[in-house]
Amino acid sequence: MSLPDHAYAAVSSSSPLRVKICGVVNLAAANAARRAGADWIGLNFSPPSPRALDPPESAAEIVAALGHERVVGLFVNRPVPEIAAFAQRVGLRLIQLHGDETPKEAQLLASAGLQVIKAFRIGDAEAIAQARRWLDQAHALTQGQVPFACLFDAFVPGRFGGTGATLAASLLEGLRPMMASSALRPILAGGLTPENLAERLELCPARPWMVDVAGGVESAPGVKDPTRMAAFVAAARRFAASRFE
Ligand SMILES: O=C(O)c1ccccc1NCC(=O)[C@H](O)[C@H](O)COP(=O)(O)O
Repeated sequence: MSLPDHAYAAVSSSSPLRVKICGVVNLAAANAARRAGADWIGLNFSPPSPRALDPPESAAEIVAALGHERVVGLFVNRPVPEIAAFAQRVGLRLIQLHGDETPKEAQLLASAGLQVIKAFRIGDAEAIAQARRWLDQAHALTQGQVPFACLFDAFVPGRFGGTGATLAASLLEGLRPMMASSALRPILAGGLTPENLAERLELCPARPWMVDVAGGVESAPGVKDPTRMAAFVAAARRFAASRFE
């Protein structure tokens, strides 16, 4: 089974390049990310990460302050009922699955009223083929409704994300059909910084719908730097203005 035709529509060149700042650890950092111009902020609920929200329930005040349309809750291999109940409790609507979750699990979360972003860690051509299969299955289960967006991150053995590693140019090329799909809402992640963003985007075979950063806008692991966040958003806006508008 292949992706539905509409999934391969060309990315519109008139919409802006959105920015997600991931791994914000408190309300002050969330507000700083918003002031810097981030479209989405990510809250990490994967405790081994230095970016995990502590306590997790503090998500409620961040969602209330920023609005559920701007806040993404990130989970790694948590049971569906746990994610759904937690999201309901703190008001989250956008969920990022950053582990080995199945299309069926994504479908169940969507049935619970959540918008699912699926992250794929891409280390080789087989990982690209697996991502395609995952998307085909999810689309077949949900008539193309799930996932809401998909995120392409680097693969580092033994780690799930926030690694600072970048995707090799050859792998970006292999992602071309998915990166060129507006319906998939492709998000580019992995080792992005204010300094390298334009260069990384130049290597992309098509413009992503959004760019995502965690470590590249920090002064230390888990500590977001307002100046670096603003510089990252400015770099994204500059690139979009010069290339796409
Ligand atoms: O950021 C983390 O520490 C993390 C830990 C476990 C799973 C996912 C994690 N982050 C997910 C993200 O969306 C990051 O923004 C993405 O991996 C890119 O991170 P970075 O290379 O540091 O920009």
